Amino acid sequence: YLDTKKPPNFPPGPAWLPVVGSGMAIYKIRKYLKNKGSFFSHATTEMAKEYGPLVGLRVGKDRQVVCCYQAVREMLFNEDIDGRPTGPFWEIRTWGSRKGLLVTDEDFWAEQRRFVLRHLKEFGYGRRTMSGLVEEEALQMVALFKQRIQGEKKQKGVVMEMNEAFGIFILNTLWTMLAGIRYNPEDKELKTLQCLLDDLFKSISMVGALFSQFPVLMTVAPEFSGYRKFVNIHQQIWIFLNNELENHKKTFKKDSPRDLMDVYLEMLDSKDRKPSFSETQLLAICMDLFMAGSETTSKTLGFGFLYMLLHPDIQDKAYEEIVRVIGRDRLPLLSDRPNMPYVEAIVLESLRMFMGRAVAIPHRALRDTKLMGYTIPKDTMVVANISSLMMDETFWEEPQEFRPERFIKDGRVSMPERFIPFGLGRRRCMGEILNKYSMLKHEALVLTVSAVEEIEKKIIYNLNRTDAAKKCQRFMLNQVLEFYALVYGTVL
Ligand code: HEM
Repeated sequence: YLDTKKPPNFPPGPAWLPVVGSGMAIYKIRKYLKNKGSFFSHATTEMAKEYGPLVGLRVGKDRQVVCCYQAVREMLFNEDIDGRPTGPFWEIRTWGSRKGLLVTDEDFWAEQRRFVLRHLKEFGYGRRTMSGLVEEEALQMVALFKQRIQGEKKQKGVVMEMNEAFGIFILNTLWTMLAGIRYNPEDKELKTLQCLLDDLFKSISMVGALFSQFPVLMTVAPEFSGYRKFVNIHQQIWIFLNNELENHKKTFKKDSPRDLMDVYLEMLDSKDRKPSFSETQLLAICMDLFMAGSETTSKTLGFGFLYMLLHPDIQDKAYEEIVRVIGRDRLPLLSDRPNMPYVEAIVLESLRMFMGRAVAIPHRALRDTKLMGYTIPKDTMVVANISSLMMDETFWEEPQEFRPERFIKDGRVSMPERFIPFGLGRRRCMGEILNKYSMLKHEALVLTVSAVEEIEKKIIYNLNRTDAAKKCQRFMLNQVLEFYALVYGTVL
């Protein structure tokens, strides 16, 4: 009975039933939206049409407020809502206490985030030197592509899975600064780890998992609720990262840090060491950057290539711009960026498509606060539905269509204020700068491969475009579906 009572002046939303809360209402909307895309973000955007930009929900033990449209900005700038949720889902990953950057909050998080960003910059993050790192990785990627193309030349064509083509190279850019490590794209251990991560994202969602909303399932149904898998995968990632840390400790020299891991180890050794610093926290930082950095960027690029496959005219325009600005004799440089608005617009449109299917990492109200006149009690989970902004029909013309031109005004790139794929405010994405550098570069480079090689004008050399496009579309949509696992569907 108490579970069905809404707090006073709580944002409107469907009724809260005993045990399942609003789960049934969400399930019904998702079923109704099935053909239009039934992600959690779509279902709550649909609810916002009925209840207004703030939708109040309960799922299992979680009291949630989903912010849509104009409420997203207000929420992200409200520092009272800068916390991260508490509970098993956010703690099991670091064996019982909240650690890392993604899921910590208040002074602990502020101190750690400041330290990581400051020292990553020392090793090139966000600086000119990072362009060199990205360039190096992109070249390695092109070399691998060429090798595959040449290996298959005798056959009719090459089919490449674009969404997994970038993972290791993107990770390497970050990992060079973090731990001075570059992985070989054929590295078996890393490949296994990426498969595990993929598997993990299939079974959880950013807003939780079955076992976190109904904690009793951890004991009575650990397999069914996904709890066992969650623990196992985190354990394996932890062991992998711990091995890297042990290697580092063996070669670490005080006063001559090679990367962020060394600087952190130096801090652990220092007499000024603050209580928030620990070896577990260092491993948790690595895990967060590893997770946050791998899936997001690869999937965004995957979307870009999927849509270019479906729209050869967009490929043609990109190709024309690349040949005009870069030519056929060299590879792109970051300094080419201002002269390549169309390729940049493709990246932005890919980001819009990706975040148009996603919810961001949930926040938590650190204290009782107000949002758009409603009361948000302390400890409520508050979710920014960025998708509602990315797919807003009242703002974007035909938002479901892939149209890079929407980001170009008078021949220049123009980003509307509501385009916030990396969030806003104090908790905005830490990878934003890296993403902007590497996605543009990787996209331009992949597009340039065809120019340099003069093999074929199109990026994807498939002879049967329609079949490949359909296969690719199905594959990508499945990936995203799985990535943001249908928790509410699973609940019921
Ligand atoms: C296409 C690529 C990416 C997108 C669209 C993206 C988007 C986001 C969003 C929406 C948030 C949540 C903001 C909030 O809670 O209000 C976030 C947080 C975060 N992102 Fe990214 N991200 C991307 C790639 C990356 C990469 C490559 C890194 C690695 C450096 C990264 C590191 C992080 C971290 C550490 C946070 C947590 C920040 C905090 O809680 O203080 N992200 N990202």
